[in-house]
Amino acid sequence: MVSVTDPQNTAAPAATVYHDQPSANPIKVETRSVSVRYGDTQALHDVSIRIPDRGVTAFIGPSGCGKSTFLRCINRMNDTIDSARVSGSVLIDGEEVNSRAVDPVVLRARVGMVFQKPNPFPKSIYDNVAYGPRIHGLATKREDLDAIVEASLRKAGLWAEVEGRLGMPGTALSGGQQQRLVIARAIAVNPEVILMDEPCSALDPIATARIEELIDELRENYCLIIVTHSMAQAARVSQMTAFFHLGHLVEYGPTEDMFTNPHDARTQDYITGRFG
Ligand SMILES: Nc1ncnc2c1ncn2[C@@H]1O[C@H](COP(=O)(O)OP(=O)(O)OP(=O)(O)O)[C@@H](O)[C@H]1O
Repeated sequence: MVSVTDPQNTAAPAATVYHDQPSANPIKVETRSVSVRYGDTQALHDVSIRIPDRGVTAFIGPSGCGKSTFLRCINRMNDTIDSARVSGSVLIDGEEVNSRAVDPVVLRARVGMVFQKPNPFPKSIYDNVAYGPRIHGLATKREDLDAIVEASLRKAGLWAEVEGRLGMPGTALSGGQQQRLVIARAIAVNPEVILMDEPCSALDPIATARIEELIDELRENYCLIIVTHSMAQAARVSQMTAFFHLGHLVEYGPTEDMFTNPHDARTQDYITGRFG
């Protein structure tokens, strides 16, 4: 038991509560005291977490609590924001991603990202998926590239819907199909971690259900981290949940435990809808 929070004290940013039931899977992503500033504003304070491989970890918390900022630390997307300053350590398989030796382009292939709004390139379905393997030199022959495109679309659950019309623009697909195309594009470069920032927020309930099924299938082979505003979605798709509040990681543990037995009053208030 490592609860170090006074549950009565909802104001002071206390140390994170880590539930004492770790996942059976090995740790894939670990952060140590990660803080982020945008200019003079501190958006994240000393976030330390250990995220297991082959499973889904959900980041939840009220708007502006730093979930997306933290997600972007994992593949160095904050490097693209001029005012952002990141400190602390982010390790993938024990390797520091903030090291100068790490090429962010290679890192972002290892750690793919799916955004709120589907963002296919203005290219054909085929070229959307083939783009990454081409720039990373993963296929030398056309048939190898064809095989990667097909396998990626199959893994993303889109193949049956697009087979025979791969030359069609990706942007002509429905929103849910576009989101699966973007997931296929991420899968095509053999990622180890897939970050999803509210991947269903622009989708209707049917397309959302399809993406949630896909997330459930992908967890067998990848470390998935999903930011969501929907607690129902976090409960449905994730095995681990991290609750953030005002830039602090408040509580982290197995999803079922977090939802049935939160240790911190702020987590309790959020999951029971008292704020957020
Ligand atoms: N590019 C940026 N420049 C300046 N401040 C930023 C930037 N991005 C985020 N912030 C600030 O950092 C804080 C955390 O924002 P972030 O988007 O990470 O929160 P979030 O929990 O993902 O929010 P939401 O659920 O609304 O998407 C907020 O105060 C936000 O205004």
